[in-house]
Amino acid sequence: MSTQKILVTGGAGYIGSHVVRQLGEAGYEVVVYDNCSTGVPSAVLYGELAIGDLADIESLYRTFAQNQFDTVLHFAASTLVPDSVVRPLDYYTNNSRNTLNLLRCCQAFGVNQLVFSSTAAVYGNPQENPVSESTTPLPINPYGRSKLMSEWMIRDYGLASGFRYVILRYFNVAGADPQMRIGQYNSKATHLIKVSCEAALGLRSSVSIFGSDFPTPDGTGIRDYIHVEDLAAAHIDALRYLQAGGKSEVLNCGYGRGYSVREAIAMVKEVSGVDFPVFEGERRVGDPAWVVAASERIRKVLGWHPRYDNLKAIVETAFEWEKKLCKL
Ligand SMILES: NC(=O)c1ccc[n+]([C@@H]2O[C@H](COP(=O)([O-])OP(=O)(O)OC[C@H]3O[C@@H](n4cnc5c(N)ncnc54)[C@H](O)[C@@H]3O)[C@@H](O)[C@H]2O)c1
Ligand SMILES: O=c1ccn([C@@H]2O[C@H](COP(=O)(O)OP(=O)(O)O[C@H]3O[C@H](CO)[C@@H](O)[C@H](O)[C@H]3O)[C@@H](O)[C@H]2O)c(=O)[nH]1
Repeated sequence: MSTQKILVTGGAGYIGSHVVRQLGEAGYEVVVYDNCSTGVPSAVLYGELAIGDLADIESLYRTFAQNQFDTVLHFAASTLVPDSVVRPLDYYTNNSRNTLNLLRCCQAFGVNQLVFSSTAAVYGNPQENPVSESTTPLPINPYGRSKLMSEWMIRDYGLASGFRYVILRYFNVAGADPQMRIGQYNSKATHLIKVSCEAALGLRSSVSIFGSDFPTPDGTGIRDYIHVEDLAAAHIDALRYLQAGGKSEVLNCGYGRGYSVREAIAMVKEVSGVDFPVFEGERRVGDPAWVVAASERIRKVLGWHPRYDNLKAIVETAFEWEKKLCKL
């Protein structure tokens, strides 16, 4: 058990709320700072929820002043690739500028440890898959660039001070708490597994495949889908690593194997037993063809042991959660 106080920005959101739950179960004291733009208060199962915006620097300072944080876990962000293509300046503001606000507070209050939610989108269209952390990032959409800018700020601040960090580059996160207490609430989320589950439940009429002419075996995009529970566990591992004095790291969070859009849709059909209509459409602007994680480093550095490395298990919890949401 630990009594250290952890600040979780974006802890009312999909991934943050799973991490907050695991932090609470591990005995950490948690303060969530969230504007609830896409997150929901009821998803925060442990600790205190401070409703506030990272853009509101005075409110953020107050939260730091009222608490003595040991470490910050920074999830709050705008997260959708296609949306970032349409609203790039909003992404640079919320993801890059607001991360700077947070780093300023860390500096002002002497908080010297951070776990940051980065993304596979920093790699763009990697020349080689699985893609390793030593690959030079080359993002191809504003979302990926806004996150890479945050990574650079974090690294530069770390180099100039005693600040240590773990940057976690998540691949495609899906699934829900196996006990169905929390999951992805945001009905505007456009993630493939979520929209496919919605189609299986009749909440949408069909699913479009965004491009079937990619240079991949079946022509559709390939992603490394990771269960949100395993990703949440990686944060607890990263936190313990920093608290034990570990040096700054950048780590991929994926399983190291990819599934195509067609394979992911087929799994939702198998799990749900529903043969919903699927149409082949145009490529979506900003989408890379193939992104799969090299995952050796996180296993070695953090001792991370995933428990749900199985597309069926991911889809089963995602589908159960969507069913539950229909009844809420
Ligand atoms: N879902 C994925 O597949 C995925 C993959 C890679 C990286 N990520 C990253 O993981 C993090 C969490 O993503 P998620 O899928 O849980 O998204 P989410 O939208 O569910 O969570 C984001 C949370 O941040 C809050 N928030 C947003 N802007 C804020 C602001 N200015 N001030 C305070 N709170 C704010 C939202 O209300 C929400 O609760 C993000 O940083 C995202 O970029 C997600
Ligand atoms: O209705 C849909 C939705 C998606 N896709 C395809 O499915 C794949 C996955 O797309 P999606 O689930 O929207 O995720 P990504 O665009 O890959 O982005 C997610 O995964 C990134 C990491 O790889 C994160 O950084 C982002 O925050 C997160 O939204 C892509 O090939 C899409 O083109 C479709 O064909 N039809």
